[in-house]
Amino acid sequence: SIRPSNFPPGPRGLPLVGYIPFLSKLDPEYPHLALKKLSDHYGPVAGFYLGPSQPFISVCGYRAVREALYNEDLAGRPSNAARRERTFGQRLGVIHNDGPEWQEQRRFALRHLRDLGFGRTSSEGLIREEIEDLTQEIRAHQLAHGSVDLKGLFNLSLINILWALVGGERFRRDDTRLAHLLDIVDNFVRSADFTRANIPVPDFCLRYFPSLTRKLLGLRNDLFTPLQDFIRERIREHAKDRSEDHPRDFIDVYLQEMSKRQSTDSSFHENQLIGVIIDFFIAGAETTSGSIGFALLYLLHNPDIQRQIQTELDQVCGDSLPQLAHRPSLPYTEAALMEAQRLSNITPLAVAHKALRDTQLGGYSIPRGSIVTVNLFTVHHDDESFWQDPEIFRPERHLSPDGRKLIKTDHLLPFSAGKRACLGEPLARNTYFLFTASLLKVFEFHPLPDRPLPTLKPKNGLTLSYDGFEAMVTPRS
Ligand code: HEM
Repeated sequence: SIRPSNFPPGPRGLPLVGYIPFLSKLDPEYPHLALKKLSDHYGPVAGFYLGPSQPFISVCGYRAVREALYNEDLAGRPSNAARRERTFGQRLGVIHNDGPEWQEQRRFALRHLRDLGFGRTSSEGLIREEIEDLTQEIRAHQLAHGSVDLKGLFNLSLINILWALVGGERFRRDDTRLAHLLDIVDNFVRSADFTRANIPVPDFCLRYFPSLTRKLLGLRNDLFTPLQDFIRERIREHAKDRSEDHPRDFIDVYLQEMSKRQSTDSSFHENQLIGVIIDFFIAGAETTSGSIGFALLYLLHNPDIQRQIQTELDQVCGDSLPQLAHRPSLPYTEAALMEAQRLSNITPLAVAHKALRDTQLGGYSIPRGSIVTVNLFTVHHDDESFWQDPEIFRPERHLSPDGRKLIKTDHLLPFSAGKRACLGEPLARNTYFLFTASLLKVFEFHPLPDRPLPTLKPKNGLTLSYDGFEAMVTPRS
């Protein structure tokens, strides 16, 4: 490959198919650790070529990551045939889109989700109902089995919250339609992993060698269609019984916008809506439920910290369950939740960015079209300067010396930052707080006696997830 002058340092060109073995040689399991190793060798901004023409830039560490996130030239998203396959072969939705269409869809989604109570106290009731259901479920499990398997339990609640905002309907926990929806979203998310999702496969491969390409990319078309069909059916139902003056949910406001803009070049159409909703599910369910699961897992490993949170919750909330209004008075709980996010790194490489035009980063030239990964893990594990003993779970590091004030810092970026920052952050933060704090108020979580503690080692995928684990869950009086 011909490197342009001043291209970031890095290994020489890799054939497309050489990319996976190359990364696995650096770290057999985790792409974010492989790319960190690359940076340990070449510096915070490292670059290489995939095949003859695809530049790939790995960005590590607080300074370089921040510079990348606030450089608007790097706010694009790579697109490839594989990604588009999820949305009818077209580039649709929010996560993997860019340009004016992305801007329009992102803005619309942000504004209307906010109006629908997303991230506000008005969605608190909805979240609370899910928590009440979940605590009953946990009690029942504990009674029936003497322990609780904390896997998949939260996912169902999160899907239900997202669906209530999008489709206006809250399913009962035992509703088979909810189980079905959970199943297809789950399969969908698990069908991809970060390394393979970023192989820039040329379109002709998918056209001429469909089965080989799908196999290489781990693409499972059979997993996309049920989700698309489920959403399309609900949209058609909404279209039949919606009222122009009283939109009930996100689908209704979107349909309203579609009828307002009936020109052929409008970016608002049914397939686009399906793409946007698929994005909410992909981006919102496993990430939030994984955060709750990891927090409980870390507290299982750190019983003293669990107790200290419970003491604070008792003092501040008395007999009631934690509410959003309590948050400012619960610095220790908040700090512990932040610490769990710092250590668990659900999205260690965020979502891949793309250079929209030739630009500069860390003093190097980044060619237009480069795939750029921001390594959030290295921001959270920066052992030299900011976080000391980064592998230790210590909520106090997020607190003022007297323990009364939360220290907010942009060295903690679980939701990323800049133009591409997580669109669901307000909802995610509220849900993460309300679920975890409520569960800790109601229950004590203990490891199973005579068994090794469940592993903290994450499972690789599109996000890092926890392996299900069992705990003894006893009600607190
Ligand atoms: C604890 C839970 C969550 C975490 C840790 C998380 C984290 C992230 C991160 C790191 C990104 C990529 C930012 C970048 O590329 O620089 C992202 C993007 C996104 N997230 Fe979240 N997220 C969470 C929950 C949610 C929820 C509940 C939603 C609900 C709708 C959501 C919707 C999105 C969307 C649509 C994007 C793409 C934004 C864009 O490309 O413009 N996320 N999230």
